[in-house]
Amino acid sequence: MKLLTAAQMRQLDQQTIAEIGIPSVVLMENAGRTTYQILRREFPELGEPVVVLAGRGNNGGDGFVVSRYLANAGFEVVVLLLAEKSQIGGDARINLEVLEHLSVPVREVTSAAALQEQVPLLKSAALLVDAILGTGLNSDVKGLYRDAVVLINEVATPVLAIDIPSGLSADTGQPLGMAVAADVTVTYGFPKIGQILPPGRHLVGRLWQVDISIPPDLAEISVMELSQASGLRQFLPRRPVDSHKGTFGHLFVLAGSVGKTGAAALCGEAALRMGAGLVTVGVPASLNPILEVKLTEAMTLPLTEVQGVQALGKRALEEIAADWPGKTALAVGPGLGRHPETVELVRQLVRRSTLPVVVDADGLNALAHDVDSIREAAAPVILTPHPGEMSRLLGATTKDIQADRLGAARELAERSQAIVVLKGAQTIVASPMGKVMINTTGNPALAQGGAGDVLTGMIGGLLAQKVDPFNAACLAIYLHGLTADVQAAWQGDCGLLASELLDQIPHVIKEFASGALPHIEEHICYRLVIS
Ligand SMILES: NC(=O)C1=CN([C@@H]2O[C@H](COP(=O)(O)OP(=O)(O)OC[C@H]3O[C@@H](n4cnc5c(N)ncnc54)[C@H](O)[C@@H]3O)[C@@H](O)[C@H]2O)[C@H](O)CC1
Ligand SMILES: [K+]
Repeated sequence: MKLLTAAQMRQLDQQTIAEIGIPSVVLMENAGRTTYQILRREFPELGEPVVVLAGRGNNGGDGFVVSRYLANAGFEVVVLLLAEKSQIGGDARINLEVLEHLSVPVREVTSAAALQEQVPLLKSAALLVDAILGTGLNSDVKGLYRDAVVLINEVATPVLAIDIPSGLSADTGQPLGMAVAADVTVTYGFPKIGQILPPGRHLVGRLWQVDISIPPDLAEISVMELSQASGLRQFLPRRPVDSHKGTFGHLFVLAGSVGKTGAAALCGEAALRMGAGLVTVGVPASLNPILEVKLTEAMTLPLTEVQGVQALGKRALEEIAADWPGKTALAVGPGLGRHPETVELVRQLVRRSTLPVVVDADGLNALAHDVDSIREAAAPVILTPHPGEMSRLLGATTKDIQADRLGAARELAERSQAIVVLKGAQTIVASPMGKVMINTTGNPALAQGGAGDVLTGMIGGLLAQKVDPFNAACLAIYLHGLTADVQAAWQGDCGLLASELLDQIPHVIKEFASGALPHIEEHICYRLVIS
């Protein structure tokens, strides 16, 4: 599903009015009516009164429409207008006048003292509707608006936010000064990026996306997407009845060093679980016997190692090149260690590879001081850093990375001209062309050693099957998180072993392919279909 910025939403709004010919007051009516419908669904035992706090823009106008539907349904509604009535214009004015004709009380609250007088009402209300500021927010919330936001957050009354919690930036997910913490948010047309990125994600409460007659095709202007099964399913490789193992490609995995043979095994097996036809795991020669025991289906290739260190050496490059024919993709990094010779090997391999390559873990550390050179790679590259690895790649602190994950992922994608997968809660995939996908699946069960090695193998498995690299990254990440979600549903989110994740992958792919996991599919946005 497309994610929009505030400016893009305004553009769609204007196009719908000017090019499609839907009057703006109709859009406001649709917004208010669908919000009212969600409100009734979310609060089935709704008491009284309902207090609508309205600002002076169109967000307030939507609040007036909601007030009308509530009043018509027999609810006691009080509108607290944080402005003078004379300041209200346009469609909001039309709806304000309608309220007056219906004798719905609209109180002008234009000073801090007047607002304080309303505290008992806010405390005794059954529900607060936040219609103070929407996507028109353009500066820090100050003065009376700020006082109102503070009050809304102080009283224990439930809050439904119109379009976006007031004060939350639709573009960054950060509060501008101060933002409402809502229980439910009803957003129009498409989710906004700031409702998905933390802390915004936690301020919206349950997020509903509703159709207000903005044509979905217009959202093609956005390069940002929220991952959804419905969009990703098409990228699963087909499994023709007359297929053989050659149909599904051959992944070469370069992984493992002393103490880290498990990473190599998990990565290779994950690729097979994703349907790759063949997997060869290249490992330091002295560790080969261990991998031979660990891996049954994947093949191994013993490679020259640094004398006495049990880590891959430079000379392995020629051996890999000799083994190249027939391979369709490359995965580099899990458990490689950081020996200088291994580092050099990784750099050479990534630069020279004619196959798409996914780089993780120590593979990323090997490239940390060489990001600009990734641009010279002959084939598409996918980098899968966690925040710590990302900080080494960008030369920033982990704190800075986490404070602007989207910006960091985009920056690295731009600098390296690689596809970047910034792991963590809500993994972000960014392409050098500026495309972004924010993942919705996954849970704390994945915060454990081995989970990343499985992901690398899953991406590699799809690359080997010739799935387009950006789509391979998005699909693998979605399925990796979904597998953990399915597992956590019965086992909890603690103590899931990466090897158990592996066992679940085929089952989850089957359910995902058939659309049998709808409860997880729509777990961030709930869509209201208008009949
Ligand atoms: N998306 C759509 O197609 C539709 C959206 N609707 C609703 O309209 C708002 C956006 O309305 P807008 O009038 O542009 O802005 P706001 O109501 O968010 O803001 C009002 C007003 O406030 C000023 N302002 C901005 N920042 C501050 C601040 N920090 N302090 C004080 N005042 C501020 C700003 O200049 C604005 O003029 C959208 O969210 C939807 O709720 C339509 O109703 C239906 C179509
Ligand atoms: K709002």
